[in-house]
Amino acid sequence: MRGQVRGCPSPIRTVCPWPYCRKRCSYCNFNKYVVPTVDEVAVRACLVQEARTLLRLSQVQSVTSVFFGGGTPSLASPRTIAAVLEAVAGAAHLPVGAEVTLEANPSSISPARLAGFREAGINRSAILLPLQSLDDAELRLLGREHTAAEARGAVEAARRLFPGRTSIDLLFGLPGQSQDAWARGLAAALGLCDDHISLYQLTLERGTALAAQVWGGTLPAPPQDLLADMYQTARAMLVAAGFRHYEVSNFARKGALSTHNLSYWRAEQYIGVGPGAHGRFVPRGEGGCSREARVQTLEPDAWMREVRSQGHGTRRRVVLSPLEQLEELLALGLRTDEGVTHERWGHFSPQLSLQAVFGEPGEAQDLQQQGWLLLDSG
Ligand SMILES: C[S@@+](CC[C@H](N)C(=O)[O-])C[C@H]1O[C@@H](n2cnc3c(N)ncnc32)[C@H](O)[C@@H]1O
Ligand code: SF4
Repeated sequence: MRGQVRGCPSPIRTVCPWPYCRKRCSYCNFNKYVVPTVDEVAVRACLVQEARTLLRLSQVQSVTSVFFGGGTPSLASPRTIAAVLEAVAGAAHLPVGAEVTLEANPSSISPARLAGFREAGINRSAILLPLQSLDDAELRLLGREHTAAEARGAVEAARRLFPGRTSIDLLFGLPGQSQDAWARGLAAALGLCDDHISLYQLTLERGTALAAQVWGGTLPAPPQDLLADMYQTARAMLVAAGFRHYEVSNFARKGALSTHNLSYWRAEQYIGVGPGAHGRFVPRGEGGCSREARVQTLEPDAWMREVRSQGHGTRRRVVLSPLEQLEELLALGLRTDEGVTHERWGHFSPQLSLQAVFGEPGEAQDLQQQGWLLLDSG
């Protein structure tokens, strides 16, 4: 692939994981730690320091969204959330309308804590509630700490405080789950939800208790055809309820799309602050001129030592080649209903157009003839 490839211009997004959980869910292999106590003052100071350092390195003027993800950021105190937001707003412009999202586990939010998070700055934002299911037996299988009734209460409380800005996560394809049970669960969730739903097929992750049970034969593996039917059923039910299927796993109505997540799929720049966070940006503050993939140190204590000694805990940084950047742009953009626009492609590949790459005879044109790929003026 020839042609010069550039990183996207600013603004930038910020993602900030809180790596601690109270308990391990049986299906999850995220970077998370279950520890007796967390020195929150120390973690907070390091998050603030790293956010300042990385924003300085990126040299962007404006931050358009902030996402506090998991582990379980709703276990952090509102003070920590406020401190990170202040650090971001001190280092770059954080507009009043910026999307500021907190992923909140239903077992660690009371209406009072939710109000505290709103006070801290989550007020212009979204609350994301991983319910997974509204069935107590399914929640037990997943090792979730909360019951279905607690999940319902959490959504109702979040909707009162963040009307139109509350999203729920649902999981399908659980071992033993039937098509009927899934459709009933989804109908119940539709009666409860706000205007955004993320729908994830359960991935059996190596090293998790659930995967061991399925692979060991104690629990049934869901058949592929059933999984496909569940997805199609969900898509039909959500579209009938007025949702736009705007990304493979995401549905929104009344325009309540997650602009933060859209920025990943559009291959925009983002910095990752905190243990295990991922980022993609051009480190202009260090004289960089190419987009880099960066990953912060996974283990929280090691990460804190690095932040204290060098201002950030970046463990791995890789300059993305022009081809890698275009591959990411395509793989992510084709997850969305807007696809990859000519304009966006042009940011990364000013000399070689989409038409030049996909309009020629070959595999891509075969896919267009079979109806799998569409190349149009948009
Ligand atoms: C890591 S959780 C963070 C939120 C919070 N810790 C909680 O679980 O309530 C974020 C989302 O990742 C998804 N997730 C985690 N492990 C998954 C898996 N093995 N398969 C599919 N989705 C998964 C879940 O749907 C969850 O809603
Ligand atoms: S699903 Fe959420 S609460 Fe459960 S272990 Fe993973 S990050 Fe922690």
